[in-house]
Amino acid sequence: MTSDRVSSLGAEEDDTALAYYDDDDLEAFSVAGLGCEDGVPGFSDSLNGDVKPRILLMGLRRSGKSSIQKVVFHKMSPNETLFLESTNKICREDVSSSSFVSFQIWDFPGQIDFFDPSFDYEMIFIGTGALIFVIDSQDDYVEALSRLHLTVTRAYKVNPDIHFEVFIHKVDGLSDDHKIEKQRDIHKRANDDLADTGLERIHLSFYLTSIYDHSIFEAFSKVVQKLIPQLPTLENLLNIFISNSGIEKAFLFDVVSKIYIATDSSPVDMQTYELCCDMIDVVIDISCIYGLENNEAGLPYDKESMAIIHLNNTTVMYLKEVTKFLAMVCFLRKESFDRKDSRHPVPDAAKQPQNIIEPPPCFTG
Ligand SMILES: Nc1nc2c(ncn2[C@@H]2O[C@H](COP(=O)(O)OP(=O)(O)OP(=O)(O)O)[C@@H](O)[C@H]2O)c(=O)[nH]1
Repeated sequence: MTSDRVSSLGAEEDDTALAYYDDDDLEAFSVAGLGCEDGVPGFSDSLNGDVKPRILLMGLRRSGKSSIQKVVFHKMSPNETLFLESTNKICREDVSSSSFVSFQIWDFPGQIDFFDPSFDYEMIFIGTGALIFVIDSQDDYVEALSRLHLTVTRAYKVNPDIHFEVFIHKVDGLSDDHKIEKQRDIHKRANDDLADTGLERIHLSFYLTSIYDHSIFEAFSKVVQKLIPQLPTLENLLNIFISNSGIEKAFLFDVVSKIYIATDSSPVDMQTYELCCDMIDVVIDISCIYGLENNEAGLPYDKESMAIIHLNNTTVMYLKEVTKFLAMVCFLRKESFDRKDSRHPVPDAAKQPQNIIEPPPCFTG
C-alpha cells in the first residue's frame, strides 16, 4: 500500500478521522500483520492494546450503508444522500467524540467479495465488536439474506463475540403493517437459515431503520451501547439519579452524534428520543448563532451549556452539559420542576415534609 493511495480527510477538527482504501489495497491487506503507514493503522490494529472496537457496515450495493454513516456522524441531511456516489473503497472512520463513545466504523463497498481466498477476512473480523448488515426493505431481499447468512457464519467462526445487528433499512416507504410484516419475514428467514446449518446459537438483532427519521440514531445508539463496558454502571447510576429526584427519565447523550449512550431502565419510546434529539439541535443551533465569539470555531458547547424547555403537556425538559461531549437530557413534571424554584425564596422551607424528594444539585442552580 503506497502512501498516495491512503488519504486522510480533514475531519480531525471534530474528532473524527477518515481513511480511504481503494480496491488494490484489499490485496495488500491480505498480507497478515500489515502495520501503520503514514500514521494510518491497518487491519492488524486489533492486535495491539489500545485499539477501539470496530463496527462494520456491510450489505448489498445501494442498501444505504454510506448514507447511514454520513447522516449519523456527519450531519448530512437525508436528501443529500441521493447524490452519494457508490463506494468503491473501504472507508474507515474513527469516532472518538466522547470518552465513552470511541470506535471505528468501516464502510464496505457492496460489491466487494470478502471471501475471495486472497483476502484475509479473519483480520477484519478479529477486531470487530459489531457487524451491522443493512438490508434494503424496499428491494427484493432474497440475495441480501443469503449474503447475510454467509457473512454472519464466516464472521462467527472467526470471532463468536461479534454482535450481529441487522438494519431493515429504508422503511420510510412502508406502511406500519408492512414494516412489521417485513420484519417478521426477514427475522424468520434469517433465523431459519441459521437453524438449517446448525447455527441457531448465533443471535441476530433486528431494527427497522430509516435516515428520514430518528430510527437510525436510535438503532445506532443500541448498537454502540453494547460496546460500552461501563453501560451497566451508567444505567445503575441513572436509576439512582432518577429515584432520588423528581426526574422521570434521564438520558446521557453524545452531543455530536446524538447517540444516547445510556438511559435509566424505564422503557424508551421513540417520541421521547426524538424530543431529546430536537432539544440538542436547538441548543447547538442557538449556540452556533449567539454563543460563539467572533471568529471562534468549533462546537459551541461548554460548561455553561444548559437549557430548559417547558412543553405544553406539563412536562419540562432539562439539558445540562456533563462533559465536553456528553449532555444529560431529563424529563420531569412541571410540579417537580417548580418545587426547586419554590425552595430558595421560601423562608420556612424547613417546614417541608421530610419525604419530599429533593431535586438533584444540578437543579439548584
Ligand atoms: N428512502 C430511503 N432511501 C435511502 C435511505 N438510506 C439511503 N437511501 C438511499 O439509498 C441510495 C443508496 O445509498 P448509499 O448510502 O449510497 O448505499 P451504499 O450501501 O453505501 O451503496 P454502495 O456504496 O454502492 O455499497 C441513496 O440514493 C440514498 O439516498 C433511507 O433510509 N430511505
